Amino acid sequence: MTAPAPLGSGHPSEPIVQRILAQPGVQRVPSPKLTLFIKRAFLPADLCETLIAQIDAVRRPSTVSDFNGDAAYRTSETGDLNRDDPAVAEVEARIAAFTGLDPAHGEPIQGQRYAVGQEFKGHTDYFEPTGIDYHRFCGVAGNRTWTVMIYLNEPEAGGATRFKTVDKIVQPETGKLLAWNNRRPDGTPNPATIHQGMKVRSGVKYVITKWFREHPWR
Ligand SMILES: O=C(O)CCC(=O)C(=O)O
Ligand SMILES: [Fe+2]
Repeated sequence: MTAPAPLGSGHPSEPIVQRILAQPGVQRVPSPKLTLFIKRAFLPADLCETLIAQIDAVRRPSTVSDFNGDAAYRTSETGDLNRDDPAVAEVEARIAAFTGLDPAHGEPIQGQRYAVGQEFKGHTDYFEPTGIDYHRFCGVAGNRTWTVMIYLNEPEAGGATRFKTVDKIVQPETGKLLAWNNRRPDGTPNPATIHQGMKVRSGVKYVITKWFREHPWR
């Protein structure tokens, strides 16, 4: 079977939504405000372990854009994954096949590691068009469109991802995927996508995130 043609940046979103829904075991979080999907066991545990080792090899303190004065806003560590690595290429291919989103519109996959007490407070993944950092981060590729996030392990306690506008809390589980559309039907950023990585209470948490853009990435 040949893979269907990629569906670009994901706007309009209906072809992406239909593609995701056509796959087995996908749950759609019911909400008129937010398009959010969950798929358990999207990645096998051995691939997750390989990615964790790669994140550990390069991790550094995470950063934020449009700094709001709260130095404890995002206390995790971040590690960029090398897209030439075979395990990373495998994940890229699986995400492209699952979503139909064009890999050319994707940022490199980022890993995040949260130790006990670390978190990422409420935020949106798109950049505020009125923010001071907008041109720096979005001048070439445009704003973020879809987010695909995958948990690589399960902390012993805490570390859930909370979408407060739709009252949804997702528990980390090895290999579980979340995918959501950061835009509204008219193409403007959707504030209902606000979410937070809650504090890890025991153990450690690893996730990877893949963000797609309006235009090709470099
Ligand atoms: O760690 C989480 O649960 C959320 C991570 C996140 O929202 C992000 O990296 O943008
Ligand atoms: Fe986020």
